[in-house]
Order: sequence, then C-alpha cells, then structure tokens
Amino acid sequence: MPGQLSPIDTAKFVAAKRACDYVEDGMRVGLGTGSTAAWLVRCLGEMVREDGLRIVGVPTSTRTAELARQVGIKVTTLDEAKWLDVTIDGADEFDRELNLIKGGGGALLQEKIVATASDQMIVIADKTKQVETLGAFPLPIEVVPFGWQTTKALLEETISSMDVLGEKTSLRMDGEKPYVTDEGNYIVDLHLNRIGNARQLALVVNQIPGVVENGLFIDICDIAIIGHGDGRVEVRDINTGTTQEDRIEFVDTENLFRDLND
Ligand SMILES: O=C[C@H](O)[C@H](O)[C@H](O)COP(=O)(O)O
Repeated sequence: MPGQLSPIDTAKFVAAKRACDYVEDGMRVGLGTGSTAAWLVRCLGEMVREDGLRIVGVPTSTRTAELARQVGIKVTTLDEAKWLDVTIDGADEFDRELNLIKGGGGALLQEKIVATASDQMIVIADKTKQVETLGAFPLPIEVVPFGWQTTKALLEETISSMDVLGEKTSLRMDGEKPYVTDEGNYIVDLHLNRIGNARQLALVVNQIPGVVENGLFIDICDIAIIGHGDGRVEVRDINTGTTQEDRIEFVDTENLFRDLND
C-alpha cells in the first residue's frame, strides 16, 4: 500500500496508478480535472520522465494543463489532436451503469467535450463516489452569464415537473463573486437528492436557453477504476460486464513528489 497518504488519498492514488496501464506509447490522452485526476497526471508524468513514455495530453482545464506541463507531459489542444485514444478523469458520483455526475470542480464542459472525443473514457474514483442512484451530489449546470437569473428560474420550473427529489438551485460562488469557468460561464448547482431518470433530465436541461451543458455523463464512460483505502482496486468494464480485482503494491509517493521538485 502506498505510504504517507491518508486512506482517501491512497484510494485516489491507486485508482490513478492502475489507470496508467491503459496508456501506451504514442497515445493521445485526455487528462481530467480534480484531485483524483491530478494523481493520474503525476503518475503519467513520472512515466514520461523515468520510462520515456511518449504521449500527448489534452487537458480539460487550465489547472490540469499547468500540472501536466509541470510534470513533463507534452500538452496540446483538442483541435490539434482531433481525436483521442483515451480520456481518464475523476467523477463526483457514478452508478452501476457508469453514468456519472461531474463538474464539482467546475470543469464539466471541457471534460464532456474531451471525453466524447475519445475512443474510451475511464473514470477513476475512490469507493465513496459509487451510488445506487445519482443525485445526492448537487448537479452542476454551466450557464452563460447573460440572463443567468432567468435561466436559473427556468431550471427550477423544469425540475419541479420531473422525477427528482428536491428542487433547490444555487449559483456557485467564489467568495463574494460568482464562480467563473474556464469558458467564462457561471455554474448553477441543482440540489436534487435523487435523480430518477438521469437520461431524460440531461436532455431536458440542455433545451433551456442559457444552459451550455450539464454535469450528467450518460453512456460516455466505458471503465470505472475504483480505489480503496487499503490499496485494492476494482476495474469495472461496462462493455464486457466484468469486474476484476487488483492490488497496487507499495509505491513511494514521496519520491513521486520529490521528482517534481528536482
Ligand atoms: O469539475 C471537476 C471534475 O468533474 C472532477 O473530476 C470531479 O469533481 C471529481 O473531482 P475529485 O477527483 O477531486 O473528487
């Protein structure tokens, strides 16, 4: 089991480490955003520096782009790469069908575009992100700033007529000001508690003028790699319907960080 890490960070780390097995020389790789995806970027960076792995990364946020460059991963844009071999990203929630809620860190728009432009999407997550029904995590909706209050009111009206529990919405804040995404938009979080029909909700919400995208990833994810605090990982493949168990052996994560500071 990796040393120096809390159980939750161990779970994130082992999921990220196992996901590196899916990355081969010459691949174009979508790099997710968030604390779990940051572990992936660090691990891939180590493979680039130590093993000479040659990959091109397409980051899903300015934060990830910065980290990727810092650890030595060559970075390009999606327009340059055009199509990706694999995207590996975290999630706020995932269910049995590997439908996801994403956007807790505000990067859902680029994440969805990048994941959709990939042969395969792999989600990496600690066990706590697994749910029976999506919705306990507030669903992020990216909206354009123009008329955002009207868009928010329309969102409230829409969800009040749907198969969801809870009807509150809130504008995501960054201190005193609205949180602004990499694309210059705002985020309205829907506090639903339970989403009965995620597929329908995703379609309906995107019909509202002012909505740019929602954080539901339906039929996009192929594989979930679920990390546990004791170093175990489960690899669930939705296409084959199989789940494999694995264990990541001791890895000196201190060294991983020390390398970065060299
Ligand atoms: O916008 C952020 C992303 O969707 C993240 O992948 C998601 O919020 C999970 O982040 P974390 O790995 O930090 O829990």
